[in-house]
Formats: sequence, C-alpha cells, structure tokens
Amino acid sequence: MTWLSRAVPLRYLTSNRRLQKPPWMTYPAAFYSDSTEKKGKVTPLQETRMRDRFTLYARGGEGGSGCSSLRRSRTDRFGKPDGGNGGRGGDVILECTHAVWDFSGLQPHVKGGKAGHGTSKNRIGNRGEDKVLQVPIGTVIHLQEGELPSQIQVGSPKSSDPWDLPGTLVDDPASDENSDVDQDTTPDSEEESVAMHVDMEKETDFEEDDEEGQVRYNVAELTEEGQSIIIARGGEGGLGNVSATRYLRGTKFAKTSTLRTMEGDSDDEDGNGNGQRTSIKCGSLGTESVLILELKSIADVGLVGMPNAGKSTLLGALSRAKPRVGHYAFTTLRPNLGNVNYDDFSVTVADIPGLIKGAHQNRGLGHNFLRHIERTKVLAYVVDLASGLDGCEGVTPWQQLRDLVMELEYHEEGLSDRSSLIVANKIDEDGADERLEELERRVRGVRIFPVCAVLEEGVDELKDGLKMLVNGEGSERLKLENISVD
Ligand SMILES: Nc1nc2c(ncn2[C@@H]2O[C@H](COP(=O)(O)OP(=O)(O)OP(=O)(O)O)[C@@H](O)[C@H]2O)c(=O)[nH]1
Repeated sequence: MTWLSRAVPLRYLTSNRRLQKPPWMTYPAAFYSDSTEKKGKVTPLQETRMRDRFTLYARGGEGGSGCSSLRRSRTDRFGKPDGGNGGRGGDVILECTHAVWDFSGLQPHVKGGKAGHGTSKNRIGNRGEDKVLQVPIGTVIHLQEGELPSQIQVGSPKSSDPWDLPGTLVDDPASDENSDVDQDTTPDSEEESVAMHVDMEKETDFEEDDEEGQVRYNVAELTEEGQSIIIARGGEGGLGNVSATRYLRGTKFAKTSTLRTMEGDSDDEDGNGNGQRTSIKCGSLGTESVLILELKSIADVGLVGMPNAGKSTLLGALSRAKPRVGHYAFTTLRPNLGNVNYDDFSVTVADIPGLIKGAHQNRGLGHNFLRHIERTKVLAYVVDLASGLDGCEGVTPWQQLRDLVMELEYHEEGLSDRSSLIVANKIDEDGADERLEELERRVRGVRIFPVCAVLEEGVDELKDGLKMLVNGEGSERLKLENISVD
C-alpha cells in the first residue's frame, strides 16, 4: 500500500493541485501502524520487562521526643511533671499479595512515618505511620545490610492496638536494674515475641554467612496472601518527664544530681528529635536495612522450551491465561502464569521465556527466568516437532531436549531432577508424525504427549498427565543419558 492510496482530505491539496503530504504521512511508522497507535499498545519487543529482582533501602521512622512539662496549681507551687512520651516511629512492612506480580511498583528508598512528640497532660505522641509495601507471592528476601526481618502474625489483635506504648516505658524500673532505655529488648506483645523467635531461628540458619559485607541469602520468604514482615522497625519514642522521673529514680541514675542533669538536658532539647540522642527524652532513630528482593514464582508446573516452541499458545490452551503469542522468537519476555482447572482442584502453570543453547553464557534472555521454576513440582518440556523439517533451519526435537536439560543443569545442578513429561507440539505440521515416532525411539523414561496447541488437540490428555505428576502419581525424570541424539 502506498501513502497515496489512503484518502487524503481536500485541505492538503494546494491550489495548483500539487499534492502535499498530510502531517501523519511525515511519520511513516505511525502511518503503517496507525491502528496500534490509536489503541496505545506497544509493539511486542517494547513490552515492559518483568522486574523480578530489586534492591530496597528501608528505614524505620524516627520516634517522637518526650515532652518536659510541669503542671502547677494553686496548691502545688513547684508543680508536678506531666510531659508525655514520644510516639513510636512507623515500621516498613512488606506484605505479600496477589494484586502485584513483580517489583515494578516499588520505590528503592522507603522510610516509615515519623512519630509525634509527647505533649503536656501526659499525652503520648502519635505513632508514626507504617509504610506497607506490596510484593508478589513468592518473594524471597536476601539481606545485604541491617537487621533480620521479623514476621507479623496475620490477624494479631495487638498489631493494631492504638494504646501501644513506646517500648521505652518501664513500668517498674526498680525491678530491672540492668534495663536501659535504648536496649529494651523485652517483647511487649505477642507479635514481637514471635518476631524474636523467627529471628533466632534464622540466626542459627545463617550463622556461617554472618560476616560483614556479605549478603545473607534467603533470610525470609513470602509465600501466602496477606503474609507480612517488618523489614525496618520504627524508633522508640523518648520519655516524657513523667516516665523519665520514675525511670531515673528507680535505676542507676538514682542520684538526684544526675536526675536533674538528665531532666535539664531534656529541657535544652528543642523537641524536634534533631538534638543529641543520648538523652532519654529523644526518640531513637528507626532501624535501617538493605534488602535484595527476588521473585521466584510459585507454580506447580513449569513449561520450558526453546523460543517459538509454542509454550505461550499451550498455556493459553491449558488455562484461561492470555499470554502474547507471536511467530517470532522471544515473544515472551516474562514468565506468564495460568491456572489449569480440574473438577476438584487446580494447578498453576508457569510459561518460562524461551531458553536457548548457551543461555547460561547470557545468550538470548539468559538464565534469569529459570529461578521461577526452582519451586515447581513438575517440568513440562515443550518441543517443536516441525523445527528443522522441509530442509529449514532448526533444531531437532531430541536435540532441543538435550539442550534444555543441559541449560537447566548449568543454571542449578539438579534443577532437571523433578517429575517431567514431554509435550511434542505442532503435531499438525507436515512430517510431524514421523518426527514423533523418531522422538519416541530416541527418548526414554518419560511420557510424550503429542499436542497441537493452536487447535487444542491432545490438551485433555496432557492435562491428565500433568495432574498425575502433580499429585505424585509418577516420578519420571528426563535424564541426559536417556536422550540419544546421534
Ligand atoms: N502449526 C502450529 N503452530 C503453532 C502451534 N503452537 C504454536 N504455534 C505457533 O508457533 C509460534 C510461536 O508460538 P508461541 O506460543 O509464541 O511460542 P513460545 O514458545 O511461547 O515462544 P517464545 O515467546 O519465543 O518463548 C506462533 O506463531 C504460534 O501460532 C501448533 O500446535 N501448531
């Protein structure tokens, strides 16, 4: 089609009848793809890449400062302390949800809300607002710097307790001689005690990695909807002069002179939390951590295959997922998930972007996506039966299988060692039947399902085969020694 064949409005024809190009024709790309332009779609290769690895800097909010205030009355000339404690800074929390599927919505630097300062009449400062970040299901956390994350129990009644007092408040200071404002480690809620338990467990798990500057791998993972962990805790609030007086009288600061000095210090503070933080009046800073978040999709079945083998088409045939399908390699740039429904249960299937020989040397899309099948129970190797037929260039199905197993093993030893089956796709193509026979001769040990994904032929048998493997009825594995390529 030439540009002249399109209807041109009269205003673009000049008086001497010479044709001038209308504006849209000066942009050939827009001209040829105007329907795409109108719908605002991107061309397939511009599809946004999945953000499945992310470095996050988190800091808990600062605790509020305690207030120094005296309440005088006609009967009490000297007054009584009535300054309230500062509030506790907001935490930074990761929450696992189906609503997001990668980390593209996250900001790299996140800080919990700053708490309010205490005020007179013994009023406690507002608690800093928690910053809740939504992460996808299957998020694995590696710790680069800072404290280990701590789990929050779902539905903990205390988690939203508005009367959650700053941990620095010591009810009976005299009973705990060694207590210290900045080192109060007594769990004040069920939530905190769980957190500490988790921490201790993890600590033992990662003892050997616990060297400075080293990343501590897999410190936590989020695998269920609603599961939350605190990755940076808000700072504790400073003590107001009511609590400070009680605290100091009951502990090592018992000397009146010290008490006066400490309280005096507090009076010098401007109350905005920027002053010297050694004073018990000042709120403490929140904890800081640097985390590497990594997504490992949780699927029962992983579809692996060379580019163009028909994985996305197959996922669409097996489930209601609508992945992008194209007749060129690397149409799929991110793992797609779909649910295969049976009468009584459903199976999640992940379509992993095409692997090629040498992916471990970063060819094609590299190995990045293979971590999404680390947690799958079953592998379905999808091969293109028509590849290399009719004298066309292409890799034979048995060679495809060999390359795939090798790439999986290069990525992680033992990755291919899980229940597997082979999907021999494109059985509708000429010469595919003979190819299938040869494939059955060359590959032993696993079941082969001939399928035509576009016409959805053979899909029901494949579904049954997948169901059996997911249920643990069968444990065939594809091994290199069982594939004959010569
Ligand atoms: N003849 C025939 N063509 C098929 C069949 N299944 C898929 N195709 C075609 O093969 C091409 C590639 O299909 P995709 O589903 O995008 O393949 P893929 O494996 O997801 O490709 P990547 O995204 O590169 O990994 C498309 O043109 C499909 O229409 C089939 O059963 N028979």
